[in-house]
Amino acid sequence: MRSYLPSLSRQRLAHIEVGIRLASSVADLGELQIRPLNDNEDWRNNWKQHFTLLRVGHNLVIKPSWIDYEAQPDDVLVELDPGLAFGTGYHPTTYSCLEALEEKVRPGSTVLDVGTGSGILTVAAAKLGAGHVTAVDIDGHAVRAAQRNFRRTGISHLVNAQSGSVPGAATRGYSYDIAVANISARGIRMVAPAIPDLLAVGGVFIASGIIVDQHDEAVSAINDVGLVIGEIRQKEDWITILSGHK
Ligand SMILES: C[S@@+](CC[C@H](N)C(=O)[O-])C[C@H]1O[C@@H](n2cnc3c(N)ncnc32)[C@H](O)[C@@H]1O
Repeated sequence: MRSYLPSLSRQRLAHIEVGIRLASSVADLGELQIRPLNDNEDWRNNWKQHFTLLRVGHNLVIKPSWIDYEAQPDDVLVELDPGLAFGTGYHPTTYSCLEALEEKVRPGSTVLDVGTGSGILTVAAAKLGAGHVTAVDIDGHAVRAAQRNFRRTGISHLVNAQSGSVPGAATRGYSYDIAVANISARGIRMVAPAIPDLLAVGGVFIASGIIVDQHDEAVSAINDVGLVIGEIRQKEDWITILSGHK
């Protein structure tokens, strides 16, 4: 994981470093490296060098908006500029959610995307044929980045994008065929109580963003609200849980 911080005093930086080292002692966050950036380094855009065309599942193609690519006949193209929001497709959790969406979305499906980030899952769902997507995120910056991607890909008319989460978001009485939440085990625990009422009979709840160590916490969050787990998938150190009504 890479984070960019504004110029900080040495003392403030030391506090942050202690915090990260403490966090590393309870969860394996890998080696901590801190590096000052040059004033003239374009840190807002440097990451773009590592974001190239990505194929997911059978037909999904994630295309950064600044890359030229001629789509092949079966491609389902997801064009994206995530800006500083999460969601390029490269993270194992996003990748797993994209695979699950490709399997589950049917023409006209209704989809709830909790924690939309860059909007990648919403764009993929719409391009796979969803008839409506409600996309929510607690981070207003992410919602704005996602809305830009909805406009860019011509799907805004299919999407209700909002700052916030469930419960609370204006879900307009929809009964969703698919609810996807790529957040975290704790986030799943927070949103899970709202899911059974929002999920259609026969619908699927795709819960991701769960580190393997938090498997039990996420499983119990889903079981506790009466949903039945159908499948648990693992990609690298991350799991994705598919569940539905009994
Ligand atoms: C890991 S990113 C996922 C982004 C994108 N959906 C993807 O799959 O790549 C998680 C996003 O969820 C948002 N988020 C975290 N907890 C949330 C919650 N309880 N409700 C709504 N959004 C949440 C964060 O602000 C962040 O943008």
